[in-house]
Amino acid sequence: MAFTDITLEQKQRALHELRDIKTQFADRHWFPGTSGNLSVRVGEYTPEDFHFAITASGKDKTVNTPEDFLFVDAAGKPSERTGLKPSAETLIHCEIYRLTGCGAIFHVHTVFNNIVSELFHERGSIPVKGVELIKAFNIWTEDAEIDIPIVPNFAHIPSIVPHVTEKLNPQIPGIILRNHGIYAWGANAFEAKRHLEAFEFLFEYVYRWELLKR
Ligand SMILES: CSC[C@@H](O)[C@@H](O)C(=O)COP(=O)(O)O
Ligand SMILES: [Zn+2]
Repeated sequence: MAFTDITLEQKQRALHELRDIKTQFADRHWFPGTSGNLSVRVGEYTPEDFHFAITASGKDKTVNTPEDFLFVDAAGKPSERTGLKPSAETLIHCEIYRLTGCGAIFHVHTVFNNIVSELFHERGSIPVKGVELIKAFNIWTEDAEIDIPIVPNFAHIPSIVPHVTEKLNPQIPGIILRNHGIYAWGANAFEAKRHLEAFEFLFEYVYRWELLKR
């Protein structure tokens, strides 16, 4: 679909949601050292053709400015003329939208998500069993056990993308880059936030449990 077919109201709603989430996550110190990126999809979707608003690269995400976001297409290219550079990790967002058709994707670096990814990278996933917050992923099985996929981290972002393609599990709305951070997504910003908060709770739980066992 052409970017011009998306209404101004839809675009403004996406930008408003992103600003709101960015402010809330900044209050939690979830953007240390300019890390992290956020996106919200707008308009109609097919796996090959969609647009989303994403944070501009390298900004201090703890402050709000008129130059925090831009719109890009399914190839990660700006949807309209702009001097802003999309997040360096835009291609990972593109791939998650292509694979899942979700409506929002949030990426943060935390000490807990980094440490647990390092602890379990040889296994290729982080196992979590029987914790109530697994229900935040809409998994209601008694004593559910989930595996949160871990993919390798490379400085060259396009090299990460095939690993996301291979490891993404549609039942689990998140994937961790080893010693880098989590990508969590959902049908909309509300759901993606719920998922991200649940993942971070589980990572802290796993971290503390591993410590207690040793
Ligand atoms: C400055 S450390 C973090 C970056 O390398 C990257 O991983 C990140 O999350 C933010 O990159 P950005 O290009 O601002 O979206
Ligand atoms: Zn990152």
